[in-house]
Parts: sequence; C-alpha cells; structure tokens
Amino acid sequence: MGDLPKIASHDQRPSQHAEMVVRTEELTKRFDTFIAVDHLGIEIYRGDVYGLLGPNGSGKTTTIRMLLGLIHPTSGQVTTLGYAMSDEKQRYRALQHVGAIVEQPVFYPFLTGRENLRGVATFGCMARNQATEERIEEVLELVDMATRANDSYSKYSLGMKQRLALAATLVHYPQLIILDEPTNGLDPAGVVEIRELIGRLSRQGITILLSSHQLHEIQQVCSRVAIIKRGKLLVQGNVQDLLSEQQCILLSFAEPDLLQQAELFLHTQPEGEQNWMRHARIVTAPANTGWTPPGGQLLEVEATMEQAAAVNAFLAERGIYATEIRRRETSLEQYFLELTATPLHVISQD
Ligand SMILES: Nc1ncnc2c1ncn2[C@@H]1O[C@H](COP(=O)(O)OP(=O)(O)OP(=O)(O)O)[C@@H](O)[C@H]1O
Repeated sequence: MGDLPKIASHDQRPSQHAEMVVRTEELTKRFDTFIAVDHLGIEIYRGDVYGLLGPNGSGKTTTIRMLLGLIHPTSGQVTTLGYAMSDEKQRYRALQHVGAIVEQPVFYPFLTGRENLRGVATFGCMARNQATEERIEEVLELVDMATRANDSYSKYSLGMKQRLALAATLVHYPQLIILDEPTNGLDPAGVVEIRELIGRLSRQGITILLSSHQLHEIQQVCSRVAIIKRGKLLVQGNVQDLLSEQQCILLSFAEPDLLQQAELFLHTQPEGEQNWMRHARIVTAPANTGWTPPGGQLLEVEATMEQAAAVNAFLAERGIYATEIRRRETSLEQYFLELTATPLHVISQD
C-alpha cells in the first residue's frame, strides 16, 4: 500500500464540560452481508452545527435513520440527550426533544402553510390553545414564512416547502434537529436561505446535525464535521482545526530546473523534525489566481506561513531562491476530496 496521508482526530470540543447531545459507539448496520455503517463513533455537543459528510452511499442516511430510531442498529449504541435509543421508553423520551427532516415531509397540498403546522402540532399532541397558536406564529416568523402562511402549500416553491418543513420540526421546541440533505434540489438563493436559517436556529441554542453534499455550504455553516466513507469514520473534528492542519505553502522559482532541485533537496535531507523537510511536491499552479509561474508549476510544501521563512532559508543556504511564496488556502471541499479519494484506513480516535 502506498504512503497514506497522516489523518488524526482533532476534536477540539466546545468546552471541557460541554454536554454531549448525541453519541454513537461502535454503531453498525448490516443489510444482509453488506455493511452500510461500520463501527461508527461520533460525538455531537450542545451548540454544535455538526456536518455528516461522505460520498454517495457512504452511510449518512442509514446513520441518521438509526439516530432517530427509524431502523435498528445491527450492533452498537446510540445515546441521544442522555437516553439510550435501544430502549423503547427512553427512545420515546429522547424523540420528544428532536425534530427531523429525513425524507420529503408530507404536507396537505390543499391546506395553507399555517393549517399544515396546526396539523403537525396536533399530531405532536400539543394542546389546541393560544400557546400553540403563538408557537406556530413564532416558527413561521423564524423561517420567514409568516407573510405566505395563508397561501396553500401547493403554491410554494421548493425553498418555501423546505422552510415550512423546518418550521414543522421546530413547533415542539426541539433541542436537537436532524436534517438529511436540507439543501438538496434548492437553487443557490434557496441554499443561502437555508444556511442563514440554520445559523439563526443555532444562535437560538438548538443543536443541529445535517448531512450534505454542498461542502462549500457546510464549511460556512458547520462548527464540526465527521467525514465517513463506506460506513467508516475517516475523521471528526472542528472545521477550522481540520483545515489549518492542511495548511501548505506554495513557492515559485525563476526556472523549472530550480523547482526540481528544491524538491530534491527537501526530499534527500535526513529525516528532520520539521514536517516540511519530508512533505514537498511539485504541483500545477492553482487556476484563477493570476499566478503564472514558469512552466505553470509550483513547489508545495507542508508548512504554515510562519514556517515559510525557515523553508526559504533552508533553500537559500543551498543556493536556491524562491521568487514568491504564498499560502495555499484549503477548502473543506478540497480536504474532503483528498480524504475520500485515498485508500480507506481507520484513524485513531481520541
Ligand atoms: N434498506 C436497505 N437495504 C439494502 N441496502 C441498503 C438499504 N438502505 C441503504 N442501503 C445501502 O447502504 C449504503 C448506504 O446508503 P445510505 O443511503 O445510508 O448512503 P448515503 O451516504 O446517505 O448516500 P447518498 O448521499 O447517496 O444519499 C448504500 O450502498 C445503500 O444502497
């Protein structure tokens, strides 16, 4: 097997005493001989906006369905808000504090948005009283649907339908909401609306778990993420920490020959304490940056901008001078693609 990238768990928890809202331990789901979720251990803390990411078929929906008790795990545990989901009574108690959108929610097309929410409140055993009416108005305001609440559901756009579905999850004051691909099928404006709404809900103290393919959106809205592949956890951690761990610098040289020499010097050094001594490679200059080095190539060195001076000095001592050094910005999307394209291996979890 080739050199695997070093992957670690950088799980900077919100605080030492942060309350665990969801914990899965060795969570596994088999469909006949196929393992859809494989010994998954994730931890979601109060206040997290937690992104569950993975390629198609990696087990996100299956995990979410187990978290909600819609399907039973083959083995392993789910604890939600301190309740063991394997116990029927405890599961019932937990779910009273959870709102979720897993499949396209079913609303009556001929009723208005407000009437549909009244139905949701009734199914949720809320009393038909002034307090419930006030709560319905409150959630309609929260999802920015108050002005359209008297229109029939059949007239809503996809984005409005999704916001009404979110309103429905909020009616009974959940502590945790779970959203499977909440921006699926939405146009860019709809995606932004949902992102803003998730931010608003988070500021109200609601813990949010969402799965998504929209990695750009996830990066903007999530505080922590788990990346899974073939049902296994690849990495879990704070988004900023994961990305800063991926920091690299890019160096350009006046001639392509110097690029080769610089790479060779960094590679042939005896193993040093500095990571950048070992992790250097020639890469194509990133597009759309206006940076056009000779031969279109750059040297990428695994180092922070603070270590750039040391890299520069190291090369200068050997008579090689970089013409320019820049930081390579890593996006969650890039990180995700690099991680999920690598051979699968299990990380050590903290
Ligand atoms: N009821 C089932 N019976 C058999 N296989 C299933 C069942 N449900 C899911 N699977 C399989 O388990 C794997 C994980 O599916 P899952 O829907 O959890 O993935 P996902 O990450 O949510 O994918 P996507 O991003 O495409 O929605 C897939 O290979 C799927 O075909």
